[in-house]
Amino acid sequence: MQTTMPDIANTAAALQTGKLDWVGMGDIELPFIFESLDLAPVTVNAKARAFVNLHQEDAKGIHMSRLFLALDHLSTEQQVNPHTLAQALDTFITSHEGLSDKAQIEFKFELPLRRKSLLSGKAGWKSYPVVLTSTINQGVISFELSVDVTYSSTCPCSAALARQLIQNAFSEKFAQETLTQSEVLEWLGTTQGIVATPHSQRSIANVKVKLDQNIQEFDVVNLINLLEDELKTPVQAAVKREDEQEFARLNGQNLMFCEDAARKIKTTLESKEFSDYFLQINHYESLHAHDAVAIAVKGIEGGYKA
Ligand SMILES: Nc1nc2c(ncn2[C@@H]2O[C@H](COP(=O)(O)OP(=O)(O)OP(=O)(O)O)[C@@H](O)[C@H]2O)c(=O)[nH]1
Repeated sequence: MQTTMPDIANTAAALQTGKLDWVGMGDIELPFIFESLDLAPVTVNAKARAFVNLHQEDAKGIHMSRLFLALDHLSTEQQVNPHTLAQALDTFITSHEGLSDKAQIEFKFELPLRRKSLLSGKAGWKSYPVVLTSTINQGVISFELSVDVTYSSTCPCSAALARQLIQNAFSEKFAQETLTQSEVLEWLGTTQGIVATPHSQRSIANVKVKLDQNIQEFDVVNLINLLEDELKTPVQAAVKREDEQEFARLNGQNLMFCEDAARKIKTTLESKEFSDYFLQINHYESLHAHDAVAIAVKGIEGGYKA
């Protein structure tokens, strides 16, 4: 009876030789405890991708189980922060001595955050899609953080056209009359008075930033806050009528095309001195069946491409 098991990855000849940029696994189910500044450690259900390069041209393959078990250790024995991710990447490399000198771990998950209502003092949960990518390349670690922020955008063109209709309706109705303040006040409170409303749409800002390689902590909450504060109209969790009215006011005072949203966020990211960034604004139009999209990058050599 054979007692030793064949070990194809170590002993078989490659069908064809050649270097490969990334080899590994995708869609790994991986719950873990995530640590980030201003956030109590939180369990998230991530989907992970784990890779090493294969730079030894005639090796049959990498050792998938070693990557999988290093991630499992991160999930069950540790909390995820820059330090433990660096350890996991180091394990990827040391367990593939002679085969690989690059490794990458990508986590995709939803981060639940408590969000306050605009005026009523209530709060509720809101989930933010996050992608955290950690890479080691010949001993140098880099981190990249991507978040999606959902907000409402009201079309400035539509708002101007609606105002014109309101003015036209007003001049038709009261052509010859001298009006009292209370008559105008009452008329403004009717559907005939505000005869048109501008369209607005649910919109998503996807922002990706390169983090300093020496960071001690991730800071997802403050990145999200930065973007929401700039956009002014993030979608809300708990909403009472006073919150809804305030949301309507904020929408009316922050009319924006996708270009406006993109320029606001670009200016904010520039002010924070990220070494690189990518942003994509998607306005899921209610006027059209297609979307309005704007993209910008920092524009550094070798950096993100638009
Ligand atoms: N390299 C590689 N492995 C694969 C692939 N698909 C499935 N596997 C399996 O991944 C399993 C784990 O591989 P290894 O990490 O080499 O497992 P092992 O030999 O038990 O572990 P070590 O003793 O640490 O080398 C093997 O059973 C492979 O068959 C693939 O496309 N490439």
